[in-house]
Amino acid sequence: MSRLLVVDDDKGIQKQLKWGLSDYEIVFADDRASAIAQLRRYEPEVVTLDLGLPPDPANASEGLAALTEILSLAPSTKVIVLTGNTDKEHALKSIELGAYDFYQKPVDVDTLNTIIHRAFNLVDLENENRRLSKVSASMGSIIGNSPSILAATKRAEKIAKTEITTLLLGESGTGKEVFARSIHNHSDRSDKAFIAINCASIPENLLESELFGYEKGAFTGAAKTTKGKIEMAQGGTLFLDEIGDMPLPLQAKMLRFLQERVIERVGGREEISVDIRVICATHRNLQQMSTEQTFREDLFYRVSELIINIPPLRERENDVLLLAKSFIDSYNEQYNKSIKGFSDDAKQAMLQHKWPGNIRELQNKLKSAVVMADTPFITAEDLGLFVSGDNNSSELKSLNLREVREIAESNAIRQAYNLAEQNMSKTAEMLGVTRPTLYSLIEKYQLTDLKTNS
Ligand SMILES: Nc1ncnc2c1ncn2[C@@H]1O[C@H](COP(=O)(O)OP(=O)(O)OP(=O)(O)O)[C@@H](O)[C@H]1O
Repeated sequence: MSRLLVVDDDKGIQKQLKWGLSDYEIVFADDRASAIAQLRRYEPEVVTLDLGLPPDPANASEGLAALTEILSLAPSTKVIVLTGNTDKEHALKSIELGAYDFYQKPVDVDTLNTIIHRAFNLVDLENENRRLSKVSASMGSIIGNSPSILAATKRAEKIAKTEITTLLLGESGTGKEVFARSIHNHSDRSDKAFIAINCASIPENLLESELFGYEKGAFTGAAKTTKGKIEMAQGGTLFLDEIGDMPLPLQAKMLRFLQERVIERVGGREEISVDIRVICATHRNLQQMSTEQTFREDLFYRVSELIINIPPLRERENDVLLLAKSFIDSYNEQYNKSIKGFSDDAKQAMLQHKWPGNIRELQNKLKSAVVMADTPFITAEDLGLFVSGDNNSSELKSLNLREVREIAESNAIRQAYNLAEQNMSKTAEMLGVTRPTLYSLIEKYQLTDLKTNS
């Protein structure tokens, strides 16, 4: 049974709620100290809190202090604040401090029950979200549940235990290195080194010695024999990021290493055998580059025994919200903040934005929003994003009213569905229709992907 904490010093109201809210297991507290004690003991998910608590029942100071304390101890608690019927100022202050909702006295049990019921629904939804974001952790740190990311993770999972040389294709910031690390962590080499090198970030004349190492005296400044990244990865995995940026002369040496699994340090004559798994990544079109002869065709076939396409963030549906939530948790810890989540307009803006910089862009926007935000909920403005009223204007080319209406309706359904985090009841509620109507609209507009998730 869901547990509700009622914080109110009025015994009459306590009694009224005890009888009126029989769907819940109710615990009571009369003041701030006992509220905190009950919170620690029973961990209720929802709390109703009268702002006028002793020793200062005529003012809201104790109630607001209790609210702050509850939320700092258990930030996901949904607190419904009860205020006097003229006390709008404190009601709004409570929301600013992170209360879930407010309710103005006198108490009408049915109305209050509806608010409490909604709060518990939200708790369920959040728990479900947390559960889902954990489910997808089959490849460890890869957060996401969208079909496109699941397809990529599934491929990664299948090849993790093999020695197949894998090519990860995806835009910058999509998580190619995260995938490479996950593959390594799920392989039989996981207790050995994972060495990453970005071929684009090292000057051309240094890349060879970085990769292959060098013998003492091989060139001016080579004071002692030094191992390269390939040797450092011995027994483990070498991740060659931005392989498309590798200079052509070095590609020949790379091919030999991949085919024969031997290397020679720069300035050395000794052949060194290496046992390494290789994972490569690029945002470039290697096939086209090999047609244009800027990338060796034989090397392309060698590195792409298996290709995994890492989808851009804009094609991962709701994953942007899951990722955002998980980054908020870590930035809260890192910057000692207690941001609780996002306003609806922030969620909508994140779902609409095209994220050209992918997850790295999301991280940057969230980091500055967490640092700068003064309220518990990050808004679209904090993120430097804005919500466009018509994000599908390109589709609205038709002047046929029926078509325009149909497009607008399907867009609204999809948007509500994403905002409601794929919960059908909440989607229907947002759209102001019943669940059966929602289902028939989904059928009518053939929004089949929504149905398969429900
Ligand atoms: N699915 C994911 N779940 C959690 N964090 C992720 C995920 N994908 C990427 N990240 C994070 O996003 C950031 C960018 O990821 P990463 O460096 O792997 O991208 P990349 O595609 O290799 O980028 P580039 O091509 O620019 O090197 C990293 O901080 C990474 O931890």
